[in-house]
Amino acid sequence: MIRFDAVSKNYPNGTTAVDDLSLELAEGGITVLVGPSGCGKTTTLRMINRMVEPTAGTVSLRGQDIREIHAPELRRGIGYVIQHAGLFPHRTILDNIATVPLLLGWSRKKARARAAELLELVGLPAEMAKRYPNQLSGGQQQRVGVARALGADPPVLLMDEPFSAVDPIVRAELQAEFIRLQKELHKTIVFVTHDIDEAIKLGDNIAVFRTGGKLAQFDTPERLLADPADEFVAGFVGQDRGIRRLSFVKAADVPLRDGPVLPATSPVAPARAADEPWVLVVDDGRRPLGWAAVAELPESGTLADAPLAPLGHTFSLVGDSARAALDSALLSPSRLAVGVDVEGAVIGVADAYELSAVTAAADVAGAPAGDEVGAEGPAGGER
Ligand SMILES: Nc1ncnc2c1ncn2[C@@H]1O[C@H](COP(=O)(O)OP(=O)(O)OP(=O)(O)O)[C@@H](O)[C@H]1O
Repeated sequence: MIRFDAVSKNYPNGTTAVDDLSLELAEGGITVLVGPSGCGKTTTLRMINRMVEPTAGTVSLRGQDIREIHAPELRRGIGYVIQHAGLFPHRTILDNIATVPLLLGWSRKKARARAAELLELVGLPAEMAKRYPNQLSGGQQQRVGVARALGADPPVLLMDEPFSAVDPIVRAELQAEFIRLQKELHKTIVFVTHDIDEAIKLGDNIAVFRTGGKLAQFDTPERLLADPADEFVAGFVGQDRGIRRLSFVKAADVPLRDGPVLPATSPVAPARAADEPWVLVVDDGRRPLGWAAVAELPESGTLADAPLAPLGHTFSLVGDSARAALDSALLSPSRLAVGVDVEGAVIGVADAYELSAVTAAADVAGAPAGDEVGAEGPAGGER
């Protein structure tokens, strides 16, 4: 939908900000531009709304060369969000959000009604409408910035490091909110960040730039982690990409084995006979109660008499990722992850080594193992 064909931007001082970029950005998806400082991300973004004009090549929107579209008209269909929100300090929050609708000639009443709707959409309480920007926290201001960019319901949204100026906790909240919003709105979003974690969390596709304005790789997050194009990209995505890849594998694809799982009503003898250091004790509904260390089992009686070590946490076969499963294994006293169904009943167990087999399986298949899992759930938060 947005297309760059052999686009370059050279400045008169000799800087090449963007070098021969060809890229197609999917409609209705989030494309993240990521890379080190000065690699041309912002320049690329601004060439989409003609704040910067290319020196060579063509940028087109839905098949039309954007040079043929009058800049103000082009920008009406393109929301723009920047770091620090860039709100008007002397206008109320409601009037800030109503800015674009008013510019478009909407009546004040209609523009304000729309602004009130948007305030709610980005998760801010209605009473904030009358405040001024300096009476809001950085994270709240950033939400207002997003609401303002959505004012005229533009199909395209450009976002330049929108969450960089807030602390990590607020940032994670804004990211989760942004994923929720996009599920509702399906905008075509181009998002600039220098943070690869943010890129992997938010992007449907990621363009990694290297210094000199060159595109190093354009791929899905899964492919970027599984198969970085070169050493620069591998270094940029980080040493722990193997673990991060598990976020894209569904827990349902994890190979589990049955045992050692026994009900609390079981005598201790079968637990000893299992030839395992730990036995998972479950209730009548196969819900896990805790781990019994076989070396510490009583001489006789049932497993209900055995001291139990806490479970750590289980992972769900529905909705969790293999990364949640790995976490469950690493935090378990037995080093075994416990997979449960929607009722919380145990389906099976696996150790970290067995879990790692799922990425090997994905490599053999030559493709990622599925859609990103649990973007809003526990797995998504771990990336
Ligand atoms: N008006 C200008 N004149 C000369 N050089 C410029 C101009 N604007 C940007 N540049 C240079 O172009 C290169 C790319 O800049 P750009 O802002 O696109 O990088 P970026 O990847 O967004 O960086 P950052 O992450 O630091 O914001 C940089 O080397 C920058 O110094």
